[in-house]
Amino acid sequence: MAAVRAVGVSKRYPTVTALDDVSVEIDTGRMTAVLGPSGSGKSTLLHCLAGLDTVDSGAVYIGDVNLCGLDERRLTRLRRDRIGFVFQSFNLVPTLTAAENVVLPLRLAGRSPERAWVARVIDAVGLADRLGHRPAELSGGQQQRVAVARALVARPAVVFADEPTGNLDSLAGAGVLALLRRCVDEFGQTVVMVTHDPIAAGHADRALFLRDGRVVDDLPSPGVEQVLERLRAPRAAA
Ligand SMILES: Nc1ncnc2c1ncn2[C@@H]1O[C@H](COP(=O)(O)OP(=O)(O)OP(=O)(O)O)[C@@H](O)[C@H]1O
Repeated sequence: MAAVRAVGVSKRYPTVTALDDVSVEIDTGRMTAVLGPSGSGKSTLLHCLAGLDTVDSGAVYIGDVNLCGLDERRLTRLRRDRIGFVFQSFNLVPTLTAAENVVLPLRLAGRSPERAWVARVIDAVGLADRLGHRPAELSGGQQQRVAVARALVARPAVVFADEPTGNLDSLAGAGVLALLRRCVDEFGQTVVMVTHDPIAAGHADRALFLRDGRVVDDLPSPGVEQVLERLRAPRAAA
């Protein structure tokens, strides 16, 4: 079954249609990149798929659960239990240590951390020696790796990442991309990542291209050159 499904999703703002009848299935256990020009609807799609934003028409399913059928309380619980989010700006709590940030979603949910899993996640992000540091004492790349660990800790059905390398230099960005790739390959994690960066998209198993709120292209195993070509000539690709 697809991890996430959008069926005929539209989202309109007063002066613009951000999503125009988008239907897409996100494969389980794979990394999907979402690309497209500025304003094409990438973040809106991610937010609608993650239940962070409502749709005007159509439906979004996480597994077999239709998000549109949930009241606010159930939606909050589903986001908490089934969805991980990685933001461009890390969004760590500045007063908490790295370790406390990682387990925060579990604490908020009143769940006690599964020690073995937390240790595995921390090992995967390579921050075992930085666990007592607060975000200000970590580099951007390290902060983002903490954010990835935080997204993974509740074993979500999907991790959504919105420009996860957007605030990082290329070396730190490469580290975060390699980490997301490892999450897919080692943990079978489903990852959906919005990016402007063809190199980032090159780490994905699939690249979806948006333009004017519509999916205009869908590339399996995207190579960096192929992605660049599509971004340079998106109209031809449509
Ligand atoms: N809250 C909002 N109110 C009004 N219009 C909005 C709102 N959020 C997004 N939009 C509009 O919807 C369209 C899609 O925006 P979105 O942020 O999804 O694009 P994007 O592809 O992620 O862009 P970028 O790459 O610049 O982040 C844009 O025209 C944007 O101006």
